Amino acid sequence: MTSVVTRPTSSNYDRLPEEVRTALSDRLQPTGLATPSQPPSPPTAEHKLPKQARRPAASGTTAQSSTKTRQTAPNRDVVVALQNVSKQYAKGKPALVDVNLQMHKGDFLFITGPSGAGKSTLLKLLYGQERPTSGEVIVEGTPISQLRGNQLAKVRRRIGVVFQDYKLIPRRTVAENVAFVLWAQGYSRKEIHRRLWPTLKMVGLQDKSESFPHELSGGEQQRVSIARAVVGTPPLLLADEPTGNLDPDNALQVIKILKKLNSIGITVVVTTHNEQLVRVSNHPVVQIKDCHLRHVRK
Ligand SMILES: Nc1ncnc2c1ncn2[C@@H]1O[C@H](COP(=O)(O)OP(=O)(O)OP(=O)(O)O)[C@@H](O)[C@H]1O
Repeated sequence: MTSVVTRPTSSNYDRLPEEVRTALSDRLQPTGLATPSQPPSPPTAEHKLPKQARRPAASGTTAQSSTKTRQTAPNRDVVVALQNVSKQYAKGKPALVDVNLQMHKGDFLFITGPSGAGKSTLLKLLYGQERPTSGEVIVEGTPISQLRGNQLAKVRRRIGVVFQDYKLIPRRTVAENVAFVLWAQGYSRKEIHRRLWPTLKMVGLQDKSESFPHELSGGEQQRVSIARAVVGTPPLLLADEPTGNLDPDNALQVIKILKKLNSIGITVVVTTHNEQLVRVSNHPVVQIKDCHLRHVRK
């Protein structure tokens, strides 16, 4: 396929809207533009993991909110864990109290709860945007609560994040929005193209690659943001209210894509207010209420 993308420069990165820069900052290579060695393959519907690497979605996720310390045994299969995590912002009452959560490779988890319950806070703790007041967050075996700078950025590049309000770069095409993160991490042009097209196809946007965000529907914009989150093949995908701005059909389509990604081995965490979506799915559900986490469906 011909190239429809142009490499951004540091000066045009500086001109990006503040919120887009913030959303992408964890993706950017802090120094140099080294091509990552042996990059994993991009996600495609056809992409299959070896059987032993898969895990039934409902079996692995464990969640509890308790006063007992629960150490996670070293386990290669655990993608992310919260251990006795509490979070209190500088102002106000506690957001989360003594939360334990463990997710294995291939799990899919819905997090529900009323507005202000702490759903976004939990996701921010998982990708290191917020630090726990006490307890520990472990991503692929690495405790992250004390990490800073390059070390934290390295962990965060292993996590794809989808936001309710998409956070796309307005003056960049669909292809450029998706490719941007790979450019910033120093991937070669060839590797970017190898990843870009199957990822756009996977979200059904191969025909919109040259469109700009304002030329897309809300559902399409959200699918661009999903493509951007997974084009680097992260083992963990966090989606914060990904269907919050969408009508029921588009919401279902987004959930279908997240399920497809989960079926190829990506661990997926989705926060949602949408009871209907949760009802029609058979994935595990936890609820945050009064700062505590509890299982609604295992
Ligand atoms: N940066 C912050 N500083 C102070 N308090 C905060 C901050 N971010 C969130 N909070 C508070 O923490 C609590 C949990 O907020 P959070 O955004 O995690 O809730 P939520 O469940 O995602 O809500 P919603 O469904 O409305 O998005 C709320 O009481 C909120 O006011």
